Amino acid sequence: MSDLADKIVVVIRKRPLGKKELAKKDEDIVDVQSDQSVIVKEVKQKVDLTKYVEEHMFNFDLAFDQNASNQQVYLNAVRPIIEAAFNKARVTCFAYGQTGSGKTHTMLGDVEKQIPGMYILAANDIFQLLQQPEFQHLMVGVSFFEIYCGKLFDLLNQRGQIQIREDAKGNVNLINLMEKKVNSVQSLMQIITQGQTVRVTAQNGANNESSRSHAILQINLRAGKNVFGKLSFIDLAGSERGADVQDSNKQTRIDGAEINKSLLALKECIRALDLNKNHTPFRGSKLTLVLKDSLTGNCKTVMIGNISPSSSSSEHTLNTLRYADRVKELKKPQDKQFQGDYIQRELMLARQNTNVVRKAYKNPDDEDDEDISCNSMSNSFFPQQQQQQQFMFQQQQQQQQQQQQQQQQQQQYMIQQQYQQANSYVFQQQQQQQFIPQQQPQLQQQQNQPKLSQLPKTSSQQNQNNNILNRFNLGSLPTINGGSSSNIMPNNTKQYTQQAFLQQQSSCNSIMTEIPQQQPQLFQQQPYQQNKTNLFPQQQLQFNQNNNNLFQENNFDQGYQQQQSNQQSIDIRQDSMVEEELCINNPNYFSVTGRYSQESQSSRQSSTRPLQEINNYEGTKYFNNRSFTNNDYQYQQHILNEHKQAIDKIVEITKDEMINLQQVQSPQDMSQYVSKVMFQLQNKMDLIGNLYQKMKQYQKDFETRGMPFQPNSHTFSLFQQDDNLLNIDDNVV
Ligand SMILES: Nc1ncnc2c1ncn2[C@@H]1O[C@H](COP(=O)(O)OP(=O)(O)OP(=O)(O)O)[C@@H](O)[C@H]1O
Repeated sequence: MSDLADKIVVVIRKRPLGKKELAKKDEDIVDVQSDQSVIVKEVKQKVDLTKYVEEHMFNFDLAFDQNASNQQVYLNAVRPIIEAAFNKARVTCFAYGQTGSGKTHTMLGDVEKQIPGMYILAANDIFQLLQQPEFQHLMVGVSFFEIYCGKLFDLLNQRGQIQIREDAKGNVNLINLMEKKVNSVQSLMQIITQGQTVRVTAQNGANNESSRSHAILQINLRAGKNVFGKLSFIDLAGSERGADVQDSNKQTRIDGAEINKSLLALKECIRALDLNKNHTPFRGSKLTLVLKDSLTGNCKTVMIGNISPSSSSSEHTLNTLRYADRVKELKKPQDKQFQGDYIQRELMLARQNTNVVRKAYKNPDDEDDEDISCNSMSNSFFPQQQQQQQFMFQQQQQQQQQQQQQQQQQQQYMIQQQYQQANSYVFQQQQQQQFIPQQQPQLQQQQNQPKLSQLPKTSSQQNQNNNILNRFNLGSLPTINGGSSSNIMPNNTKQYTQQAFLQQQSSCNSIMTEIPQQQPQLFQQQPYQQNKTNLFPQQQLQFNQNNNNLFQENNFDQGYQQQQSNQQSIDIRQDSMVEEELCINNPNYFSVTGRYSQESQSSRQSSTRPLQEINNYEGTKYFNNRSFTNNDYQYQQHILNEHKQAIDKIVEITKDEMINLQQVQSPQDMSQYVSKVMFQLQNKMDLIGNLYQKMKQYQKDFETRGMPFQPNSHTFSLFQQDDNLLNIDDNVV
């Protein structure tokens, strides 16, 4: 189990049973056993109607039970990342879970009940830290927006639409996003209230629900125009909304697919971050693209998985726990055996059920709680499936034993090796120590950064901050300097809310300076634009012309036009257009040859490689009719990328199919199973049909132009080296 110093921290929070659930006599089926482990007792039924319980066990970095307060969650899980933001990190905290599981309660708190959430608790710490001499030059800029149906809406600017653009340097710019300057916790809370109001009003108008959009609050610590540190708080859409893909309403289906896509993409990006992978699939969704800078480099992420304890939510609770588990599962030792093959491991996981123990159902009136083995399941509706499960279970146990033995042997071997090498290392370490003085200033600088616990207590600004905090019951929350804020009085929160609503127009406008975010972005873009035009003007022109010609000549848009009814495909097209632009404008684009990247400006002006050069490569027999142009290269990259994206999607659908298959426990499940599978198969057929058409077109284009349709080994090596530019998930390659 990894510790809290990791880049990714996964936390689970169970909420108490609600009034309605208690009235329905729902059972509490979630047991937070320790501060790291959670057990879900899922009640199931056999064909003979006898009940049994499946106990699912999960381990996380932290687990909070129903009695944990927001302050406890904040202090243990979130406060460390606030400190990191003041060390120039980009930090993210997001709440994941089904609708009603407590995401908003965690992030925003409960104004009625005077319970502060992560936003206000973090704001309190931020403004205390800003009083430190080292940070007094920093200012705070806040933006608040939501992603709904793959579109971004600014909650601080009348829900105006925000455009998302990625430039050739890979920077993601949010055009038209409003960033407001704040100088106290109070003004920050006013902004959040304003944003929440806009969100709620818009939802009523469009008849939506909060659970269908992701709300993103970003707090930028700015040193002038530069971002010093950045904090993102995300109240994600209800995770169960991804299952709306079967809904009869088309719009609901599209929303569901979009939510599904973004949550899967988020998981993949975090997994890539956790493993320090070179490539992260940000373009999988708007959500991950927006978070690109917060999920790369010096960054930290806390995921709070919110779960309901109710027996009626068991399926969603298990899905949340599985999602949270998957976010970090690659680092867990038991998965090592599958690491060699991504697809195999992904597919296997859907069939694995290692953490499940079956027990007899204990009726509240009964006293016995007897364990039942898999054998006692032989009367089940699917005896064959049970046998398979039993067989798998035995195999898994054997594998685990073997692994343990191997690990023991490895440990013994390592100890021996270390012992033998100890003497030779002494010399190396002495040498290394000579380099340490150079690193010391940096280390010392880091050490000099004030820790939260070293901060002074109050000041005039602190008092100002407390005005708003007075409205919340901060209880025994220690202040940032390790003291206690128990003196803070609870006040009439409704009064505050009304006040905030009334003040929101006047005070926000007067107190805060509005900084449209595109200004700094424009500032950043200008030098790049200059580079773009100054460095290779002629080449750029010729390249664009070539592209246009080739696209017209080969009617490459034909394949795209077929997809125009499909929103997802349009997104893919937009992404590939960004990629194309990226490739064209990137001076390193040709570096794969090891030649162009070093070349002078003049030699770049031709976009066509000399035939002689091409002939030197393996597979020259294919290039007899004409030279291999950069447009050919781009077209081939595009086709390969399309294929890889299709494989990704097919794998995801196949995983869902396998999960569905496993969920069939009784004849009653069959109709739902069949409708889900038919939908999934239809999607797969669409994907395959679409891909087949594109491949056919590609084959035709290159045959008529006298070019090979099978890439040769040289072309392959180009593709492989250019994966980063292409945004191809290298897991799948
Ligand atoms: N830890 C908790 N302690 C007490 N009550 C809680 C807790 N978590 C959630 N609740 C209550 O449960 C209800 C649902 O919570 P909340 O609105 O935060 O869910 P949600 O996941 O944000 O839902 P949605 O996706 O619809 O926004 C609220 O009434 C909230 O006050």
